[in-house]
Amino acid sequence: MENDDKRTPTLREINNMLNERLHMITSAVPIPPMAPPATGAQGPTPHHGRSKQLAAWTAVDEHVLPEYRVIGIGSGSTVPYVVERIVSQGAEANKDRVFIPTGFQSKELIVSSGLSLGDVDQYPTIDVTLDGADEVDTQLNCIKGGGACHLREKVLAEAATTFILVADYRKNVEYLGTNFKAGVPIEVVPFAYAKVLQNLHQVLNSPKATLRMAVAKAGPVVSDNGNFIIDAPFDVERMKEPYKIMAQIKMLTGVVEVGLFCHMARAAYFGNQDGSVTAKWNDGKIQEIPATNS
Ligand SMILES: O=C(CO)[C@H](O)[C@H](O)COP(=O)(O)O
Repeated sequence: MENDDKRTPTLREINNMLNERLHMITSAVPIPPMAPPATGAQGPTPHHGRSKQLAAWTAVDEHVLPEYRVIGIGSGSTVPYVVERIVSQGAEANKDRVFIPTGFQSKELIVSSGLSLGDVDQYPTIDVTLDGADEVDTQLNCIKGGGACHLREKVLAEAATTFILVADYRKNVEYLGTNFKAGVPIEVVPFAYAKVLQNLHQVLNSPKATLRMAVAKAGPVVSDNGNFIIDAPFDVERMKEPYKIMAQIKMLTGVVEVGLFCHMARAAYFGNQDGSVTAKWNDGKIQEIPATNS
């Protein structure tokens, strides 16, 4: 905008000038395309990546059936391998499907993979949900919430006719708390976090319970739902009864959801370091699927 006389420009002229400058900036700087999800398909991956990929591919091949139309996608670093295997089923297989996310990362993964996005309020019943886990015991009870997504993950796990876990060998344990020492993730409303912490310390005897602080941000982690996360460690003896602990925590006022998923999974697939996959079923069956050359 040229102002050839010395009069004060009108608000409309200032607004036009700002719009012109904004257009210049945005049109000059192309928005880079969304990077494809980090998957193991493009080449060598660390052991855990390969183990995660094996678990995910095996689970998809077994449980994402051609007739399934509504599919829940979990969160974390294993589910990108789930999505890559689903995409590899082909456009024809996926064109009539809708994919339900469990948070921001899950949603971006679905969209950037070119799959149709839906929401659990549109599709309250899901054919199959596939998700990662922080640790899984012999009864397929699991700790989830390492990535602070367990509220939406539990909603989709419950909404699914079949809920499947995929993980690398480190998550396959006899009792919860064996390897995953951070504690049970608990989503709480920010207003009540101090009270929940006090009750965990003094009533439920988890003296090391702490508010999860962010790394790349000052202050606490904030979930996709605008809540805080508390991590509450319990001794292994108590973790042998995860349902009991989950119920006790859930009763604390201010708790939104607890990262213990009990009696929910149909099966869990663990990628092993030797390239084999261990499949554990909720009826106690255990399958050892040998490594292939793929
Ligand atoms: O519960 C979760 C996020 O809240 C994740 O599924 C869980 O933390 C496992 O993540 P990863 O696949 O990266 O090991």
